[in-house]
Formats: sequence, C-alpha cells, structure tokens
Amino acid sequence: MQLQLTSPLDMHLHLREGAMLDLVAPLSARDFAGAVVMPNLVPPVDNLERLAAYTAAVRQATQDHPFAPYMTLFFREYDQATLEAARPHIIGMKLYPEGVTTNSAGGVRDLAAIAPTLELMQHLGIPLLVHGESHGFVLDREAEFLPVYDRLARQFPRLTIVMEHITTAAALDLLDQHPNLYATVTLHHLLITLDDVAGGLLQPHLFCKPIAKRPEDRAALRAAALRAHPKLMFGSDSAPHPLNRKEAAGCAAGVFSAPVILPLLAEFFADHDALPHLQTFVSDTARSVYGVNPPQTTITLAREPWTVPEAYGNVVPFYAGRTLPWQVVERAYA
Ligand SMILES: NC(=O)N[C@@H](CC(=O)O)C(=O)O
Ligand SMILES: [Zn+2]
Ligand SMILES: [Zn+2]
Repeated sequence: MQLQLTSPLDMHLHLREGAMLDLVAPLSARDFAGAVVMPNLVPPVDNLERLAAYTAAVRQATQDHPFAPYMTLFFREYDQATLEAARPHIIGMKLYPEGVTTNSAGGVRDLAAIAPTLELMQHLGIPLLVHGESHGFVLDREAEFLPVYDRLARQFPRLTIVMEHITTAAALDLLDQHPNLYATVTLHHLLITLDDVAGGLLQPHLFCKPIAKRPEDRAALRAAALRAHPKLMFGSDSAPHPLNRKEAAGCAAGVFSAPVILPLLAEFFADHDALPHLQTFVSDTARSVYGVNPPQTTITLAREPWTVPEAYGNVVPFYAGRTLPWQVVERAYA
C-alpha cells in the first residue's frame, strides 16, 4: 500500500542554530517543503539583523532540499518602522508569555499592555502566533490562557491569531468561536497522554510544553485532525535538546519528532480510515490559512516497516528504537 503527499508543511518547528541546526534541519527539509521556524533562540530572534542572519543560516542548513523557511520574530513591542521592515521577511510574530517554556525568559510579562503593537500588526497584516499558557497549575495552563485568546480575537478581529500546539478540547471549542482564530497541533499530542509521560517510569523524551493532557483531550484533538478541521494546521513543535539536557534532573521541555512525523501521521490516519484527509491536514490547510505557496514536492510513503534510530547525533527522537509500519520510500522534488 502506498500514499503520496504533496508539499507537506510543518507550521511549528524549532531548528535551533549552530551544530544543532546542521544536525536537525535536513531531517525536516527532506520531508517538508516548508516550515514555520520559531525564534526562541538564545538570544531570541528579535531584530532585523539577527532575523536576516538566522534566515541565511536556515537556508544554508536546508540547501540540499527544496524548503521554504517561514521565519518568525520573537514578539516584542516593536515600532511601526521595524514591523514594516520585518513584514516581507516573516510569516508572523511569535509571542511567548514570560518564562512559560524553553528560552522564553524575554517573553511578554503583561499581556494587557501590548495592544499598540497588536494594533500595528492588525493594520500591517502580520499574524500573531502564541504559546498560550498561563503560569498556573501545569495541567491548567492552556485552559487558563483561553480567555486571553478570546479577548484578543474580539479586540483585534482582523488580526490572524494562531493558538500554537493546542492540547485541550476547550481550545478546539474556542477555535470555532472566532473567525480570526486558528491553531496548530503536534504529532505527539495526537498520540500520547500524560500517562505516557509520567504514568510509569518518567519519559523525558515525551516531556514537552504544553504537557500532554488527558485521553478526552487527545480524543478531541484526534477527531479534529482526522477530519482535517479547516482551521487546524499540522505543526510538529519538533524541539530538539541534547541528550544530556533531556536525560537529566531538570529535563528540558521538548519532543524531537522531525524524523518520524510523516510515517507516524500516515499510520495514524490509516489506522483511523482517514488517509484521504491527510493531504489537507499536513499541507492544504496551512496554505489556505497563510496564503503560502511552497516548493512542489511529492513524498511517497509505503507500508513497509522500519526501525527508528536510537539517536540522531546527540538527540533522541520520538519513538526511538520503535519499529514503525510506514516509511518514506521516495522524495521527488519538482
Ligand atoms: N515545546 C516545548 O516543550 N519546547 C519548545 C518551546 C515551545 O514550543 O514551547 C522548545 O523550543 O524547546
Ligand atoms: Zn510553545
Ligand atoms: Zn514550539
């Protein structure tokens, strides 16, 4: 049995920089025709010079494949001139509430004080991408942030707002209440729950933020993804960390899924008799939401087992060592 996908897109990807960028970028670029590249580096991508340099570095690291880097700026209260200068070079601005996740110390402290920048972004047509979590109890952080999304969507009705890596049924409910609200969902939040992370021995390579939630949340995400909800884009949130930062007390948050995404999405959609919706979920929805026109690629998958490597360099992948039923058998670039 074979399956062909055209120009898969990853609308939430961490490529890092330096040696880590060189290691992980090809593992995304070989399967994805484009990706939204997140700006939470150290220091963040929060000025035009750093944006230009990082864009060049990503292009360099992905040069062996047709790959469109859709870059983002780390949200700050930029002035109009900066936003206008950045606009041709970014797909959106990424807002991290202060301290909620990896490399977000420089994030937004007061979400009620950023209206002028949001006003400018709405005026300039720059989308707002958000890591939507509060500082509350770990399982409640996304739910506690939903009123912020609700307020922003009402206050800025012409601003495109993307709820990144949603993990709850409640976020899906909100998605349907505002035309300018969109979302991304990861592979791992479709497959695992908190039980997989901490129900037995603690699994550092399944720990991420937002943390995986309850089975009923996963069920809601699954239903929306399998029917290719028109406002729900695939975004892996593939977030590599070196082994010694994951297998450690104080384990870094992030699941490194890039190498196994398409085989596992094929399995997931096939197992739920939803393969006809996979092309829309993994590419067409993002193209219509953002109006992007990625390079033309054709990725062929076959139901032939392969075993996931235990590591790629010093990074352990999602489902490391597992034998998966589907694999990519051909990558054709137009
Ligand atoms: N998701 C994660 O657990 N980590 C991401 C940051 C983020 O997407 O929140 C990372 O950059 O490591
Ligand atoms: Zn995030
Ligand atoms: Zn992320």
